[in-house]
Amino acid sequence: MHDRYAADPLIGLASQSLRRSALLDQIGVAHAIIRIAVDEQPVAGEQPDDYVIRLALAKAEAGRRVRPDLPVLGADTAVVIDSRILGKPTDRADALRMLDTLSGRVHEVYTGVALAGTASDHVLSVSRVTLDTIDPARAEAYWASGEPVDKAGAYAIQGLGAVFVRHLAGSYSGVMGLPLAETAELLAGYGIRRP
Ligand SMILES: Cc1cn([C@H]2C[C@H](O)[C@@H](COP(=O)(O)OP(=O)(O)OP(=O)(O)O)O2)c(=O)[nH]c1=O
Repeated sequence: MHDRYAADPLIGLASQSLRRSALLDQIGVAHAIIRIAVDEQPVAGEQPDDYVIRLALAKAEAGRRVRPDLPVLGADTAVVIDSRILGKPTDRADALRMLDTLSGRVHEVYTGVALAGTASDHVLSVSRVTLDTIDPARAEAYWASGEPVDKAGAYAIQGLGAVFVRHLAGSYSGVMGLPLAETAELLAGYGIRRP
């Protein structure tokens, strides 16, 4: 449970990601954190928009089963390049491969957000990010910082990884894992309004 809001949450957040909780805090949405586990393997041939929305819905619906008294939010973020979906790296070699693939190029970050309540609804955010060239020594040093390990595409725009980001077109919060304008829109559909 989220300590500050445990007494009177407006929604549940089906996520282990403290970033998503902090982003919801940022827009003043009191929430209870719900721990759930969902298999994040893409289905063969699955398109990135279908993938992130399927997982966001699966997380929200799993959370709703735990807290049927609350509308429950779930989200999923994936990096997409050359029509390939990059999730979180499985190990060092995987992270270095991802950084090498993204180096000096434009990629897309897809985040799906779902709300499961009496009915389910979802939104999608797609952003384009241009990264500088990341040579192998920098990629190694970045891996050693520990930051890439739990990030889709093995980098964090909000962290040390910012030094690689040359351009962003889209939603900064969406790249971080929870697009706030789209999330506010989703919540407004449930009568939860923020400025
Ligand atoms: C590209 C990028 C991703 N990320 C993060 C957002 C997501 O938390 C993570 C992708 O993994 P997800 O599977 O979307 O989420 P998660 O496993 O962290 O949390 P949950 O329990 O909700 O499933 O990568 C950043 O924080 N910064 C970035 O710049």
